[in-house]
Amino acid sequence: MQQHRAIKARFPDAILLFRVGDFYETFGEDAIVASKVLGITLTKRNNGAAASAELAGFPHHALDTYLHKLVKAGHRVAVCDQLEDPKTVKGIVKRGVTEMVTPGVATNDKLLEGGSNNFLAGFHADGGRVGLAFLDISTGEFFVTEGDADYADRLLQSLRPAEVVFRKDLQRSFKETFGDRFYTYPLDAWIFEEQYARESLARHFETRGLKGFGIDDMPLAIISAGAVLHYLRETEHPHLGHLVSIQRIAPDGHLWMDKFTIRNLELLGSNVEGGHHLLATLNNTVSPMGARLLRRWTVMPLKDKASIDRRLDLVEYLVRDTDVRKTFREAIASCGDIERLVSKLPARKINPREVLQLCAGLGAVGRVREAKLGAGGDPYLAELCAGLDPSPALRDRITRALVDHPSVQLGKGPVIREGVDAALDDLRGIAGAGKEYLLRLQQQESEATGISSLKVSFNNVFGYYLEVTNAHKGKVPPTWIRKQTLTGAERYITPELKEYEEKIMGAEEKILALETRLYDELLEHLQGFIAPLQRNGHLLAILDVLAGFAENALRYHYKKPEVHEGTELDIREGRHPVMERHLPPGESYIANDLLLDPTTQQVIILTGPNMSGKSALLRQTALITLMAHLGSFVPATAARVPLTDKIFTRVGASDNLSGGESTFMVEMNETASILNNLTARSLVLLDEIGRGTATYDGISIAWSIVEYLQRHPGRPKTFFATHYHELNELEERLEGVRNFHITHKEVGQKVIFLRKLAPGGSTHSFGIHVAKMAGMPPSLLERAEELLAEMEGKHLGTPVDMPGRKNGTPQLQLSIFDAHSETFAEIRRVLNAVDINNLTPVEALLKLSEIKNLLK
Ligand SMILES: Nc1ncnc2c1ncn2[C@@H]1O[C@H](COP(=O)(O)OP(=O)(O)OP(=O)(O)O)[C@@H](O)[C@H]1O
Repeated sequence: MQQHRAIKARFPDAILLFRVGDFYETFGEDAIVASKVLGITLTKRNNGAAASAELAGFPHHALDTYLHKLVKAGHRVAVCDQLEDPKTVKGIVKRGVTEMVTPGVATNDKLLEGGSNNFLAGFHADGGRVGLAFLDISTGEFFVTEGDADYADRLLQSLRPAEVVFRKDLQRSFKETFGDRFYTYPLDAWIFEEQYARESLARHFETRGLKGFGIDDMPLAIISAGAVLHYLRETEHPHLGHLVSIQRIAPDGHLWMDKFTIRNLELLGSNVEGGHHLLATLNNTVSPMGARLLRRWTVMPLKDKASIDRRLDLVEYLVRDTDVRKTFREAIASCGDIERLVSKLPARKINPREVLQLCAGLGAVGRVREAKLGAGGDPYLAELCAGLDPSPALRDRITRALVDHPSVQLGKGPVIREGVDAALDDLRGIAGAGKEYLLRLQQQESEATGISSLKVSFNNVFGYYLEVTNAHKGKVPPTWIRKQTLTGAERYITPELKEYEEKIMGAEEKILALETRLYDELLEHLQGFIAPLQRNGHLLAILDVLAGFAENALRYHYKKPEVHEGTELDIREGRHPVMERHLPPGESYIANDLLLDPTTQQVIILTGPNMSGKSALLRQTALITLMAHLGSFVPATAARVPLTDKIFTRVGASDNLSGGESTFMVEMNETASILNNLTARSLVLLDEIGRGTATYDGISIAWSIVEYLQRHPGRPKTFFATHYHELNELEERLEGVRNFHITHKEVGQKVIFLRKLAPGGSTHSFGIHVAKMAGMPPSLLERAEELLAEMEGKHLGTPVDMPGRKNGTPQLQLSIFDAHSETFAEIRRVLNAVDINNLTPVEALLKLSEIKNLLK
């Protein structure tokens, strides 16, 4: 208990799993938590004079399962092992923490998801700038970047680190800026010294400085990366040979989407629901490496034409060349998770079967590299294939060393192949012969004594023994020594049996020692191949994603988009990639053409009944643009997509927003961030902005937003879906603003959605119709119809007094500006009649009083 106390004192905020013999035990507070989380029994232990302590434990072989549960439940866990062999030590064995497991530094397969990275993030902020580092210890990927808080927020939201570490005093501001959905751990201030970070990174990568990684000018990113490395050491992760490089994420290197857009477009889905989202729709990868890469690509689309075209051309090639595509997919599927397997090498936590899996991976790499490319080939594909390294020598070394089907654990079956080591083969001969001898001995003794049921067996207490059932007890010769009495049988040993036992056991012990040594040598040899193996994994991941894109293109009739340097977005027969796959049976998705360009059609005002498909059309426009920037074909018959630097979407008054602000405030904040960040290459999608407040307010805001966008020097392409038909007025007033609506047909009382986009605005909303579909009480619906008719009647033909309106055309809809129109008309009449040049101050006061009276 003293030893436990001393170790626990070093890891006060972790649950300490304390190895005692075959068990991991927890004591005191830890035991209370562990028993709750793990559902194991809580007992009390009274060690003589020592005070009683709570105790809960589980067998050591169940560590993986229980560790997983504790970490998933949000606990930090310190695994404390016996560092000496209890057999060779007198007194208390030395113990120490061999691994600290937290959500961000998990390496255990049970804690990881194949399809997503498990990032540990380092965060640092100074003077309005923020540095971030993302490290996945289970794959060896290490990224750093620097930017402002908005940028950091977006990255945190899209890469979703499992844990974030930062300087203690930044805890509050981190929570305030980024919310409290992250698992965080504060560290001491001294760890965030730039010099310390530079030194520890340079020492780790064995370089003189950080220039080679292109991150030398990013002090905050360096500090964050240094903190991440420090945290790994602090949590007992000394084996980091697989972190061979650090990559810079260029802040302006990707198509920018704010976090609202990532959420609104349902790119990744939420962790909880799963559900339908773009990533799931695009993911046709056959390996976890590919799935992880696609996830990163999805939140970081390219914005440089050459790189996009490279991917698109390769996808096109793979669409054409079915043989190569099939070969790739089969080979990559057989690889397993190369990146995660390689990451187990430095700590030598890789088991013999996994080493064979790596070897099979090399075979697959060879098949991909050797695939016969069709006519013309593809330059990018040739480049990727040239980078693959099938390392035939390494493959050969592994196949020569390991048996075809090794056991997972050494000592539980053969691992090293026959012929590798003569001494090992001899020992196996002895052990094998010994076992055969025992069988013969059983037969001989059985014949000599006439005990037909005689059996030679083994247990851990007294080794090999002869077992005789009670019926034959009398026939046992006096030379046999009785060792144990059971209810139905007796167990004996003989000198001869013990002699052979020694030979067998001795041989088996030596076999284990030899196999362990040979296996270690193999692992040592493998350490030299970490970088090329990782590179293979990464290149196969790229091919996996692109071959998946090609497969999607064929299966779902996607077409190659033309990504161009101009500004015109022209989509022919576009579809919503996610929705079209989840329609009710019998329904098919209605495709639509769409054109946006800065001169003739910069802003589209889209109206249409509820449920007609406005949001779907808006989102599909964004998704098609985004997919093109990923290098994927798109759900359309043709698409000319301009290089886009930012996609903004904002959905009015959406729910599930938290943070204490009113939803309208959130909506306005988000819209403001859009309006302040626009360029000529931005695509703006606004869905019912302004609906979160009183109608007049809402329309006024929506109206002025459109004006602002139209006057913006960049003339950003904008698609604005709204129920405010008043906005249709803008078409007449502002150049480049066009009205469209989504068509429907009324048949009797019913509305049939045709879902085709057509020029011109629409006049009413069908809200009541939707309410009816939703099952509102009939009396309520009747009353709503009545009110609607009344209101429409009242305003029918009322001239609308819009600012700057050219003529007072009659308007069918209730308008904001006509509320007090009669009074205002009168006031205007009075004012127009005044001749200011000939007005005395007293007359002016009287006029003012007259006007005031009009308002009463
Ligand atoms: N082009 C289409 N083809 C087939 N079904 C469609 C299409 N567009 C939309 N839908 C279906 O109609 C439903 C409603 O679409 P959407 O949410 O886009 O309507 P909306 O006009 O934005 O409605 P509201 O104004 O009430 O928000 C979708 O969930 C989808 O099932």
